[in-house]
Amino acid sequence: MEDPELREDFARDVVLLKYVGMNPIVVHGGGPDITSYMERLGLPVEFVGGLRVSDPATVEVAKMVLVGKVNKDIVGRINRHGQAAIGLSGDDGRLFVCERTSAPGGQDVGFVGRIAKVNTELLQHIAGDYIPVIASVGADREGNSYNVNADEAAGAVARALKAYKVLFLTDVSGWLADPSDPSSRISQADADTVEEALGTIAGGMRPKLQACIDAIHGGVTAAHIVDGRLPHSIILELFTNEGIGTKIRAAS
Ligand SMILES: Nc1ncnc2c1ncn2[C@@H]1O[C@H](COP(=O)(O)OP(=O)(O)O)[C@@H](O)[C@H]1O
Ligand SMILES: CC(=O)N[C@@H](CCC(=O)OP(=O)(O)O)C(=O)O
Repeated sequence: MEDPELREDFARDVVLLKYVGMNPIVVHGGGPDITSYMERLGLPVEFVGGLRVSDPATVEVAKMVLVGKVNKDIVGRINRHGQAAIGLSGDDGRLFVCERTSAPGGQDVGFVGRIAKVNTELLQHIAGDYIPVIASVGADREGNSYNVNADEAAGAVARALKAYKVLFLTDVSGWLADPSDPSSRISQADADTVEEALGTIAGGMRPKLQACIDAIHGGVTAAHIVDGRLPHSIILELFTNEGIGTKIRAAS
C-alpha cells in the first residue's frame, strides 16, 4: 500500500465489490507513514509484539497521520472511482470505545487501545449507501486517545458486524511456516491451529493472526491474510478457487 499504483488498484477493487452488491468496509493502518513522521519529529520508534509503544506524543502523530493523511488518500481514491466513501475514525459517532491494552506477555506499551465496543448501528447505517473507510484510532469513555493496531480494529469491526468475510492485506504472501522463507505460505488453517501457534509468532503477524481468531470466534465465516503487494489481490482472493494468501476458518 506504499505504492500509489497499488492504492489505485485497491480503490478500484473496493468500488467493484460495491457494484456487484457487497457492502465493503475498509479499515486501515499506515504504520510506515507514522514511523516516517515520527522520525522527522525526532520521536523514538519502538514495537513490542507487533504493537507500537505509544506515549501521548506518538498517539498524536498516529492520529494526525492516519486520520489526516492516509484516510483522506483512500477516501479520495474510492470517490474518484465512482462510489462515495465516508472517512471515519474511532472518534466519529463514537464508532469505537477503546480500552488500554498491553503487549503479549503483559508489557506496558502506553496508550495502545483494544476495542471494547463498536457502534454497529452507525456502521450499518452508513455501509448500506456509502463505503466507510475507518482509521484505527479512538478514545476511551474518559476521553483518553489511543493508537489501535489496524488488525485489531479490522477484526473488531468484522466481529461486531458478523461480516461474512474479513481480509487483511499485508506485505508478505500470507502466514509463513518459516518467516524467512517466502515459499512456506500456509494456504489454509483452522482457528484452533492458529491459536496453538500464536505463542511462537513474532512481529506484525501476531496481531493479524489474533484478529483472525477473534473474528472467527465472533461468527465471521472466513478470515484471509492476503499479499497487498500483488495488484488486485482482494479480487484474486475472493474470486478464484485457489486463493492467493492464507485462509482461516472455524475448526470443523
Ligand atoms: N510467521 C510469519 N509469517 C508471515 N509474516 C511474519 C511471520 N512472523 C513475523 N512476520 C512479520 O509480520 C509482518 C506483517 O505484519 P505487519 O508489518 O504488521 O503488516 P501490515 O503492516 O501489513 O499490517 C511481515 O512483514 C513479517 O515481517
Ligand atoms: C498500536 C499500533 O501498533 N498501532 C499501529 C497503527 C497503524 C497500523 O496498524 O498500521 P499497519 O497496518 O500498517 O501495521 C501503528 O502505530 O503502527
